[in-house]
Amino acid sequence: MLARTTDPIVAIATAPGRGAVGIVRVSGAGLAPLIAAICVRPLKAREATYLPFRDAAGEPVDHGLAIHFPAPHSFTGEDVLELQAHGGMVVLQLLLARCLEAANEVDASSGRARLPGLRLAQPGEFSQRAFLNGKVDLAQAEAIADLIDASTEAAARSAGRSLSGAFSREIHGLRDALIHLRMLVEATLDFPEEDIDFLQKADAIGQLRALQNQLAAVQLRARQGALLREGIKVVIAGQPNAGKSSLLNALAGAELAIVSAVPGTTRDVVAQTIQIHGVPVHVADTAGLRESSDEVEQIGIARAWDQIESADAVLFLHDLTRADSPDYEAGDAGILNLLRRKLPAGVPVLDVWSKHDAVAVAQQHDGLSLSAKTGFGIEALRTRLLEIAGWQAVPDGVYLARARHVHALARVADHVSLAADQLAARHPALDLLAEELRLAQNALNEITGAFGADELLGVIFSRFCIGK
Ligand SMILES: Nc1nc2c(c(=O)[nH]1)N(C=O)[C@@H](CNc1ccc(C(=O)N[C@@H](CCC(=O)O)C(=O)O)cc1)CN2
Ligand SMILES: Nc1nc2c(ncn2[C@@H]2O[C@H](COP(=O)(O)OP(=O)(O)OP(=O)(O)O)[C@@H](O)[C@H]2O)c(=O)[nH]1
Ligand SMILES: [Mg+2]
Repeated sequence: MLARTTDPIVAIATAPGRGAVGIVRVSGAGLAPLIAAICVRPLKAREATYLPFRDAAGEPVDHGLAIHFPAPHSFTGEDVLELQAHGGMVVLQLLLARCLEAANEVDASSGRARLPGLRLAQPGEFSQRAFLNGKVDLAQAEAIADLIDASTEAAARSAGRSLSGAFSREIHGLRDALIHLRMLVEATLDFPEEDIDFLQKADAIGQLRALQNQLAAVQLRARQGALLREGIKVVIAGQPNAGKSSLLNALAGAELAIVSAVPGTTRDVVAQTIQIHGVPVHVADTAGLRESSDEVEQIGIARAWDQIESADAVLFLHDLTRADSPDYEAGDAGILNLLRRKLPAGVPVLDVWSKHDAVAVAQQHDGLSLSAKTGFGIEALRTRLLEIAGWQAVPDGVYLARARHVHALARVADHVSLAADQLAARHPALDLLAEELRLAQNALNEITGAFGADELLGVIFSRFCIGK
C-alpha cells in the first residue's frame, strides 16, 4: 500500500530505452540546491533551458532540457524539476542515480545535504500527490493511469474525457441534487410541525425522480466506459478440428495459431486482443476437448477448461461438415453439458457452426453459421459479440470508468431507491429517508475521493506505473 508522505521523490517518468527523449522527474519541497548541483545555469520558472547535466566531477552526464516548476504550479503541486534527457535506458538510470547522489552531497554553503531524504518514487506516487494537493480529483487521477494503459483509441479518447473532468462534473451534478434534497429533509426534520407538507410543496418526489433519471444516464455511460477499459474475455471451445484456431486467425486478421487437419493441433492457449468498434475483446483459442491419452494434450485440455471457467462468453464451435454424424453430435452434446455445469450462471455460450463454405446445403441451426475460410458470418459474429458485451453506443460519448465507479454508482442507486420508497410511503420515516440520502452521497464521494478512506486510496494509486 502507498502511504502518504512528503519526502522528495524521483523517478524516470518515461518508458526508458524506448524513445529519443526521456524524463527524470523530481518532486518535493526546496529543490533549488539540487538544481544548482546538476544544472550549470539557473532555471527560469516553467521555462525550458538547454544545458549539460553535471555529475559529481562536473562532467556532463548528458545535455538536455531542464524545467523547474515552482510549487504550487506543477503537476504534483509541489516543486517539480524535470530533466529531459536522451531516452536511453543507461543514460536515464545514470541521471536518476546522479539526482540521488547530488541530493545527499553536502552543500558547501549550508553545510547540509542538498535535498535530504530524496528517494525513488513508488508507483503512482506523483499522481497521488497531485490528488492530495487538490490538482486532480480521484476519478481524474485514475483517468491518467487509464489513459496510459488504454488499449484502443476509443478507450484513450474516453479516458481523456474523464481526465478533463467530464465524469467528475456529472458526479458533482448528482451530488448537488442530493445535497439539495438532504437539506429539504433535514429542514423538515428540524421543523416537525410543518412535516410532510414542506416536502410536498418542494416536490421532493419529483426531485428524487429527476435525480434517479440523471443517475441512470450516468450509470449507463459509466458501464460503457468500464467496458472500454476492461473489455470482455471470449473463449473459443469445441472438439478437435472444429475450426477454432482458424476462427481466431480470422477474427485477428493474422496467422496467430497453427491450423492443420490433424485433430489435436492446438495445445497451448493462443490469446489475442482484438477490438470491435473500440471495445477490447480478449479472444482465447484453446485445445480441442476430447478424451485423450496423450499427456501433453491432456495438459492442453486442462488449460482449455481453465480458460473457459474465466470467460465472459464462450463460442462453442460445431463443425458443419460433421454435424450429421451421430458420434460427433453426441460428443458436442456431452461437452456442452459439462460446459454449462462448469460455467458461472449468466455466462453466455454461443453456438457457432463452422466451415459454412464446405457444405453444399447448410442446414438451419440455432446460433451463427460462419466460414473462417471465406469470411462469411464473421461480421455477424463481431456484432453478436458486441451485443453480448452489452455495448451500446452512447450519443454524447462515454468517459472511461472503472468497475469501482460502476459499483459505487450502483450503491448510490440502491440508496436513492430506498429513499424514494420512504418518500412514497404514506407515513415516511424522515430519519430513514435522511439516512439513505446520506449514504447515497457517501457512495458518490468515493468516486471523486472527497472522503475516501486512506486504505482505498493506497490501493488505487499503487496500481499505477512508476513515474506516474
Ligand atoms: N514534460 C511533461 N509533459 C507532460 C507531463 C509532465 O509532467 N511533464 N504530464 C504529466 O502528467 C502531462 C501534463 N500534465 C500536467 C499537468 C499540470 C501541469 C502544471 O504545471 N500545472 C500547473 C500550472 C497550470 C497552468 O499553467 O495552467 C498548476 O496546476 O498549477 C503540468 C503538466 C503530460 N505531459
Ligand atoms: N473449408 C473450411 N475448412 C476449414 C474452415 N475452418 C477450418 N477449416 C479446416 O479445418 C481443419 C481444422 O482447423 P483448425 O482451425 O486447426 O481447427 P481447431 O479446432 O483449431 O483444431 P484443434 O486445434 O486440433 O482442436 C483445418 O484443416 C482447416 O483448414 C473453414 O471455414 N472452411
Ligand atoms: Mg486449434
